[in-house]
Amino acid sequence: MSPRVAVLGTGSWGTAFSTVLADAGCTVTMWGRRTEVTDEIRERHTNAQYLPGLPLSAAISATSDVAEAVAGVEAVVLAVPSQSLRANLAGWAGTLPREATYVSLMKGIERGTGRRMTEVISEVGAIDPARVAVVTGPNLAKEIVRHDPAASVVASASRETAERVAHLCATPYFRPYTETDVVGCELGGATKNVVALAVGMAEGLGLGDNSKASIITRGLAETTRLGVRLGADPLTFSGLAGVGDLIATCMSPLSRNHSFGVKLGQGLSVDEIVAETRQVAEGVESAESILALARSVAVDMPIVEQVAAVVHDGREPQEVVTALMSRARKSERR
Ligand SMILES: NC(=O)C1=CN([C@@H]2O[C@H](COP(=O)(O)OP(=O)(O)OC[C@H]3O[C@@H](n4cnc5c(N)ncnc54)[C@H](O)[C@@H]3O)[C@@H](O)[C@H]2O)C=CC1
Ligand SMILES: O=C(CO)COP(=O)(O)O
Repeated sequence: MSPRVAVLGTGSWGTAFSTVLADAGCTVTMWGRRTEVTDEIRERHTNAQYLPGLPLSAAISATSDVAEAVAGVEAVVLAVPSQSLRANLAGWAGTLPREATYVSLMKGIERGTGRRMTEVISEVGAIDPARVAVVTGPNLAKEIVRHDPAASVVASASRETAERVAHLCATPYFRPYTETDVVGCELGGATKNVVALAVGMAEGLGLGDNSKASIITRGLAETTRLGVRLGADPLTFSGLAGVGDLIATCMSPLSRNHSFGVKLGQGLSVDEIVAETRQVAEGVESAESILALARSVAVDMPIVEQVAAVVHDGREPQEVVTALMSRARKSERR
């Protein structure tokens, strides 16, 4: 019998990952808040708002009733915005199956607590961390649904859980590697969104590839610095969850964070861009939470700090360039 999986969240990545699971042989029930979206997925097998033109597999159904979505599943995949996860889980209290495996697809750090998404799942859902995994890496939804080959990482404190989740989502075009460094994988995924905002700003300001490569590389340095302080393995940041996702997100016009940054660099305000795009650019919220987390452990993250100043305090992107270039010179490795 094919494994049954619930995917909670009907946005771009929740829908794209559902197609990966279906192609890997799973029967998928998606949950979404809006009945017009779940009705469309169930009855017409499309999700026109998030992935226009994509026919969805008959193995994917959808409901706006979470109890119906999770009934009898072996895995629950979470693909809601990072900042709403806690409230969503609290609303589902008593409904989520205790014995299932939980998979986070989210790339953000919670505002106010500095928690990673797997921590929020374990804490609010009262789920044993050994049953929780994160899937992360260079996985732009629109390329995954074209079946462009891509690799990913499934990280869990439990090797067995990581293997099981990798088995559930492995297809000829989606190649999951397993990992036990959950901290490093989640920090890599969340922080690259902030770095992509900075790279996008540089592009919007008309700067070239030297500038963008410098931001990506120094962004990786500060991500690694924070990760190591929080117990991550530095080598994780050279992998798919680090360099891999940084390259994809910082260089691709398909990235919402990158595009958001370009518009900031071109002079639009955060409110104007949010009104225009209506999709999650996780780095906007996470800039502040990652900065607070870094400050709490006395780690210097100048790029994240400057991005937070633009998106939360209204600093001009051009001032960011000056601020970063006029910092006291230092050794590259410290
Ligand atoms: N789109 C992509 O290519 C990838 C996205 N991700 C991550 O996946 C996570 C989800 O992103 P996407 O699906 O792309 O976002 P999206 O913006 O495409 O969709 C977000 C979904 O969440 C729903 N939503 C909004 N507010 C909500 C709330 N308060 N409660 C419940 N649902 C709510 C929306 O209606 C929508 O269905 C993010 O953390 C993102 O960083 C990770 C890898 C790839
Ligand atoms: O995480 C992603 C690719 O790996 C998607 O990035 P965006 O959220 O910026 O579109």
